[in-house]
Amino acid sequence: MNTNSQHLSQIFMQGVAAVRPEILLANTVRIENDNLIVNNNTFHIKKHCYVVGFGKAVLGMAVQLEKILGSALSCGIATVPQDILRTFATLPELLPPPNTRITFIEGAKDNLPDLNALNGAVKIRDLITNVDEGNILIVLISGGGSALLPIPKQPITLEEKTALIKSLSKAGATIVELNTVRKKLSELKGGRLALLAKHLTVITLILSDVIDDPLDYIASGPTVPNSDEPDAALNIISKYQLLDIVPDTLHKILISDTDGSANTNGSQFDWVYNVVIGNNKMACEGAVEQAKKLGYQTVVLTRLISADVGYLSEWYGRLVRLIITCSQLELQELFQQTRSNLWYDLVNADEILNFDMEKPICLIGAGEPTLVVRGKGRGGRNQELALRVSLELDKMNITKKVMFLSAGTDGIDGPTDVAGAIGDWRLVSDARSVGIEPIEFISNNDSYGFYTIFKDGEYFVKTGHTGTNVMDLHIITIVP
Ligand SMILES: Nc1ncnc2c1ncn2[C@@H]1O[C@H](COP(=O)(O)OP(=O)(O)OP(=O)(O)O)[C@@H](O)[C@H]1O
Ligand SMILES: O=C(O)[C@H](O)CO
Repeated sequence: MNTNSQHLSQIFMQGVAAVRPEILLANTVRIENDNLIVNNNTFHIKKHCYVVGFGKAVLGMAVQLEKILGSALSCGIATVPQDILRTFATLPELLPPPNTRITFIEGAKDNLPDLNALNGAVKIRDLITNVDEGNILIVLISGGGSALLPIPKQPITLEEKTALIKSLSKAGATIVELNTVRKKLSELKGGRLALLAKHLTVITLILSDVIDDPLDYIASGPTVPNSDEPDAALNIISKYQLLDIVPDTLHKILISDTDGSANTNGSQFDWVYNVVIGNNKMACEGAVEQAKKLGYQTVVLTRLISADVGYLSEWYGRLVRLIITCSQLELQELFQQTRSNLWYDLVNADEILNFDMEKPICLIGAGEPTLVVRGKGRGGRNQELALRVSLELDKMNITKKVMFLSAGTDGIDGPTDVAGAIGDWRLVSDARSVGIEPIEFISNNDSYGFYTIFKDGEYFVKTGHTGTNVMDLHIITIVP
């Protein structure tokens, strides 16, 4: 690995380090005398604290919280991904102590709800209803929480609900659309968990894996008032032409105006304090800090990336071309257009134009692009983006060293064992010189296959499971 790719990996790893769950918890929560302090809010502990949690990063959050609460913690239940305890055997800081008071229930293999997750969700519901008034309930939430908290409304079965969500996902529904449907069909999502805990003080600590941190959609917002229109879920299913596969029982619930028990009607929950403890803004800040340490002039482009991977690779290619050719007006125009059509937080082009082009530059983007898989190959959206950006760079006759890293902060890109991959200005010509044609791999969505044979996998970003998740990071470096 050359120095430039080492730099990219170091910048990425520092981004991930900035959102490690145990650090975020320690920065947010502390105990002082009989008080629980969350950020600057003080909650008097009259009796005890109870903990429930669900999500891919909840293990590390819960372990740290137990350390912080000490004897103030009575007990807790958390649903965490299948096999996570075995996977993190090498990360002792994320593992519970032998005498833990929190029961960890593994489930939702491949991010799909299953009986284990359902049993865990039922235990969480029972714990909440059995805790006496005057206690504090701390709810830990991170991405993947929806699949780990499945209690379908009666008489919907878990299989029926899962089949519908799977079909919507395959048809290209966004996470906001999926979670709108989940909220309509669930006993705990869409604020209903909070309604069950009305007799308690509820503090929800959230690690966001949804673009722009909409609290009511992260893990389907179990402690956030639900302001969806009653027919929102039905309209989404109809948009994807899936009404035909919906069983009658489920259809009845979809068309109901209220669910009879817990239509939250946008009302405020004054017994609940929801707080985002980590998001991709923090990961960007960690990455910026490292890039600056390594001597790069650095800027965060946007943290709201949501475009299709094909479109995005062309956008990044155009961006690099305009920077390298110092095309001031075109760059300003591109940024203005993109800000109004796509990512409202896109940085001002002048920040980049003010850089000294004779010195190294680092640009950081964050979010979660989309990709419709049509080929039969293996890959992930990060690996495919890195390869597609390399193809864009190949089209320009560049003399500067341009490198691009794309990787998921959870360490896993799609159904593969890597976090993502690196691309660069000469990757395509290097590949072609040894008889490998990148376009063939892209056509078959086989980016993993490409990176496996190209330079023996040297351009993979391999981290293993990181124990956190704030979507993807993209890092571009331009070195004169
Ligand atoms: N062959 C492939 N090539 C490129 N991308 C793929 C391929 N197969 C699956 N994907 C992508 O992988 C993603 C699905 O993987 P997964 O369920 O791990 O989701 P994720 O978004 O990475 O997870 P999370 O949101 O929890 O971080 C989708 O974005 C899908 O488009
Ligand atoms: O669990 C979920 O709903 C997704 O990861 C978004 O938070």
